Amino acid sequence: MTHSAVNGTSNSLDNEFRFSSDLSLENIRSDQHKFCEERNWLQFHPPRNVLLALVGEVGELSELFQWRGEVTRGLPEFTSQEKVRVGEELSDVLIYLVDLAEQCHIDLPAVVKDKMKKNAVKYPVHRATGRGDKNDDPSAYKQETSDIGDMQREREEGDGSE
Ligand SMILES: Nc1ccn([C@H]2C[C@H](O)[C@@H](COP(=O)(O)OP(=O)(O)OP(=O)(O)O)O2)c(=O)n1
Repeated sequence: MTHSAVNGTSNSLDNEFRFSSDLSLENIRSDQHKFCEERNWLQFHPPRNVLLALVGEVGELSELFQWRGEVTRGLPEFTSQEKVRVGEELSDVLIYLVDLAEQCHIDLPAVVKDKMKKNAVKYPVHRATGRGDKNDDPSAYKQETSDIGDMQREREEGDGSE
């Protein structure tokens, strides 16, 4: 697909965007754990509290987008200050998400990898291309090995890694 069905922007432009750092989820987990430990705040971070904090930050992120109508990829409609706020709220969401995973003893990087493999099986390229609807057909899960192979091949062709 060369153009987004939603706002008409070119996907090839999206492909130029990269993160500048390879900060790992484990880095975030250990730094956040230390941040709480140093303040004797672990007592305030059982799973339910952290989940509510996460939802609160998702709300703060949503406030930045509300009543604007659809916005363009890269947020050219936002002022630089508003874009800084988006980055800060995204950070709060990620920090609390990682914290929640720790509080639940969920190995987040491992389950994310696994979930992305399942997504590729559920939405195989040959069936899902150009379709934005949810796949509620469980039989799609039965094609596991060939579709995971497809995804890995595509990734290797895309950036030469793995
Ligand atoms: N009990 C707390 C309080 C804060 N934080 C950390 C994680 C978040 O990244 C950030 C959240 O801080 P605030 O609650 O002050 O929220 P904001 O930074 O969004 O400020 P504001 O709500 O004023 O916009 O600080 C935390 O881990 N545990």
